[in-house]
Amino acid sequence: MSKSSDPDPKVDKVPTPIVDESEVEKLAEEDILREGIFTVHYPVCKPLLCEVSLTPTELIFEEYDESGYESDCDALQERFPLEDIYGLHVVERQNEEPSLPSVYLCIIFYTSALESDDNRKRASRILEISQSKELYLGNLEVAKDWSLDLEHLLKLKYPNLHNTPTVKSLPNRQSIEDIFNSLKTNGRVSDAGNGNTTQEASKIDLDFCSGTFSLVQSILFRRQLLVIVNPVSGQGKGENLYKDQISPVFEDCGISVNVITTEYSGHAAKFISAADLKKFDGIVAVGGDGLVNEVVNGLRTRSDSQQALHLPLGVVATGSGNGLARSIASYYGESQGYRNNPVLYSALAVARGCVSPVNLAEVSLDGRTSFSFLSVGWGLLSDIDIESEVLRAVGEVRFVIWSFVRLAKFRRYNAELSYIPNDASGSINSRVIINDEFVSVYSTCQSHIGSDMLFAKDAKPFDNTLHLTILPSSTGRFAAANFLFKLLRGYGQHTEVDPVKYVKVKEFTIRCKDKIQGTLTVDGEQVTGEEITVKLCDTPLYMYCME
Ligand SMILES: Nc1ncnc2c1ncn2[C@@H]1O[C@H](COP(=O)(O)OP(=O)(O)OP(=O)(O)O)[C@@H](O)[C@H]1O
Repeated sequence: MSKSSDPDPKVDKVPTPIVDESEVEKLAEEDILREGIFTVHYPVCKPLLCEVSLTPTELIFEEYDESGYESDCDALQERFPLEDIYGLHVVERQNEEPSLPSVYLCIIFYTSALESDDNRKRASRILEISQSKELYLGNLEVAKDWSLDLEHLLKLKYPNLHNTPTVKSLPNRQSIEDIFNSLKTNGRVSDAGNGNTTQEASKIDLDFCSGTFSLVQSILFRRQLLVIVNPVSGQGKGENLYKDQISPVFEDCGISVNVITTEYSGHAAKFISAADLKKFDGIVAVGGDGLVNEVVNGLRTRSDSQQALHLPLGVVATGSGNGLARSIASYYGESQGYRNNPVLYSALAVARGCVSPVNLAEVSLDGRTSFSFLSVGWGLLSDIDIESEVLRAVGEVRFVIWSFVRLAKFRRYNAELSYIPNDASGSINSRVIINDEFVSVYSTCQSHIGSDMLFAKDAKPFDNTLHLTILPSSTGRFAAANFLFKLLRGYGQHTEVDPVKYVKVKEFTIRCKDKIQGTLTVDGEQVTGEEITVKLCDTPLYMYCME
C-alpha cells in the first residue's frame, strides 16, 4: 500500500461487517475488507498515525503521512498473519476532559512476523479509535465492527474453536484489572523480547496507561479454565513457569482461570474426581504426562464421568516427560514451534482453543482399571525410563546414559503376550498368542512418548490404534542397541530393526511368568502387577490444540 496523496483519509467511513462465508471465499488474499486511519500505540516506541488494513489473511499497519508528502524514507509497514492474533480487547479510558471515555482496540499477537527467526514473540498494537463524529458510542461501534470482522475471519479459519460465543454487543464492563494493567508489567511489553528494550517499553506504556482504563469486552478467546499446576514437574520449575510464562499468555488472551497447585502426588486426581466442573470450559494440566494421567483418571472416577470426559483438556509442557503435548504439536504440523519453545507453544495451543479427539485406552492391571492416553510398557524401555530417574537432574539425556547401563546388564523376561491385530475381525480366533521370553514390549496410542522421542511415526490423533512394538527373545544386545539408538535419534526408524516386530492392535495382554519381573509402566509412571490388559476406548479424549 503506498502513501496516499488524497488528503481525505476517509476516517468516518465504517464499512459493513463481513457477513457471509461464501463472500470471504471469493476474495483474493490482498483484497481490503476494512481500513481506517488510527493512532497506533506501541509498547516500544511513540504512537504513530497508521493506516490499518484488514485482508482475508493479514492485518497490515502502515505509517500514514497526513500531508500526503511522499518521503524517500521507507514508511513503517508491518504485516501480521491473522492466525497470530491471540488477544482482542475493546478498552475504554475515562478522560478528565472531555468527560466521554476514549475507545481503544487492543490486539495482541504471538508472532514470528517481526523477526528473522521462527520464534514467536509477543507484540501488541493498540488502536486509538477516534473516528466517529458521535464520539463515544460511534467509536465503540467502530471497535465492535473491527472486532466482529477479525473474530469472523478467525472463526472461518478455525472451525474447531471451542465455546466462543460471537460478540453481538459490547455492553459489559469488566473490572479494571485488565489488559492495560498487564501491559504495565515489566518484561511483558517488549516486542523484541530482549532485556534491552524492556525498560523503555515499560516507561512508555506507563505514560500511555495513565488514566483510568476499563475493559469493555475481550473477544474470541474468553474462556473459564480450571488450571492444575504441578510445582515439582520438570526439575521443580512448574510453578514459576506458570507464573512467569503461562499465566501472562492466558491473561493476554482474555482467559479466566481458577488455579490449583498440587501439594502431593495424587492430589490432582483426588481434586478432579470431586470438583464442581460445571462452570469450566476446559481443564489444563501444567506439568508432564504424569499430571495429565492424574487428571484423566480423576475424571474417570466421577459419577458424571461420561459427561466430564467431554470437557476439553489442555496440557502445557512443563514436565520432563511431555509425550502428549509433543504428539499434539506433531499432529498439527507444529513440531518446529514446539521445539523452539514447548511452554509457549503449548500455552498458545490452549489459548487458541481448537479441540481435537485423541486416542484413549483402558488398562486393567490385576483387575484394577485405569485410563492411559500415552503408553504402556514392560521390560527394557520401561526399565530405562524408571531406573534413570536417579539422573533426573540431567534432563532427557538420562535415557541415553541409562541405555548403556541396561545394555551392559542385558535381560530377557518370560511372559505370555497376546494381542488382537487392528485389521482383524475381532473374533477370538484372530487373537495372536506368544509364549516366550521378551526383551521389551511397548505400546503407545500417540506418536511421541517424550519431547524428542517419536515412537509411532504414522500415528494420528484418533486413529483407534495401539502401536505395539515387540523385542522378542531373538533380540541380542547389538540389535537392542541399534533399536535404542534409532529411537533416540527420533526419526521413527527403530521399528525397522531386525528382529523388532511392530504391529497395530486393538488390545493386548501381558501375563508375566518370571520371578524377576521387568518394570511395568503406564504413561511413564511405574505400576506393579502380574497381568495387564490394554484396550482402546470407543470414546476419545478431547484436547486443546492449534487448529
Ligand atoms: N505437589 C506434588 N508433590 C509431589 N509429587 C507430585 C506433586 N504433584 C504431582 N506430583 C506427581 O509428580 C509426578 C510427575 O509429574 P509430571 O508428569 O507432572 O512431571 P514430570 O516432570 O514430567 O515427571 P515425570 O518425568 O516423572 O513424568 C506425577 O506422578 C504426579 O502424581
